[in-house]
Amino acid sequence: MKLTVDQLHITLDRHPILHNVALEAQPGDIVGLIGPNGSGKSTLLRTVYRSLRPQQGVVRVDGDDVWALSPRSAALRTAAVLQESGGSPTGLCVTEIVALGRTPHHGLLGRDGADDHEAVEEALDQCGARPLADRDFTSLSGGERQRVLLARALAQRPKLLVLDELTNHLDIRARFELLDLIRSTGITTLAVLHDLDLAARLCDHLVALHHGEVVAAGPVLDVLTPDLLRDVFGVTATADRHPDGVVRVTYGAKPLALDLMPDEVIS
Ligand SMILES: Nc1ncnc2c1ncn2[C@@H]1O[C@H](COP(=O)(O)OP(=O)(O)OP(=O)(O)O)[C@@H](O)[C@H]1O
Repeated sequence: MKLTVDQLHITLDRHPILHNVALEAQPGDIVGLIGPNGSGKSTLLRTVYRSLRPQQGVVRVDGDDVWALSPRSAALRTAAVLQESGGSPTGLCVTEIVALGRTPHHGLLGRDGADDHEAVEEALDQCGARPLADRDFTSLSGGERQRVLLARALAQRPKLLVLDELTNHLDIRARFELLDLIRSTGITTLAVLHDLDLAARLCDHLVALHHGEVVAAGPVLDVLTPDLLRDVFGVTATADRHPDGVVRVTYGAKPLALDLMPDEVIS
């Protein structure tokens, strides 16, 4: 499944948020969206999972404008795991939450079939959520919830996965496990990640947003240059591929002093 975003403009409450944003993910690609707080990453994701209709521009999934699809057709293609909003459903156990991922697959009768059961069981196992299956979702820790919400997204059997800071609550081993799992699914993925080491580890390509514009896009090491890390993130840093094949970012001891930072970082 190919994702294309083209000439996207978003204005919210008369504030321009995204300007002329374009990106592409080829089938099976994992594209990381990076950028400082407020640079527009979540806003861009919202246009992709159909929560925010762009005023200009288009989001295409396998050539179809997602905003021209029915909500059900769009949900059959795209699953999102978002930052916790605090609005967790109450009174549902983990298996029931994961089963919600099957909703777009149900016909008018809305009955669970063998396919639904199999998809839920597989997703619980894939995400290591089996021991939690009977627990009340609201009783789970932050990291456990993240696993379950990823399981719900995988149970949906989507063609495109949209992830907003999936790894926030996860311990370091769980981060690696879930990132490896996402990679192993082969699902085209657009992921917001603040941790640049994790972004480098997971993604084939990165897209850097700054003040609502794409300022760099391409293979990980082409994007994570010392200039970009300074100008966009306000840090002295270098990114290198180590002999084990992993890209790591080495940061200077302190953030750049305010008087050394480019104006656009401070503003
Ligand atoms: N309704 C709104 N009206 C005005 N500005 C808004 C509105 N919603 C969001 N914004 C602004 O849009 C900008 C981009 O927000 P967004 O959540 O997309 O950033 P982000 O890159 O995901 O940030 P973070 O890394 O902090 O999660 C922010 O400056 C935010 O304050």
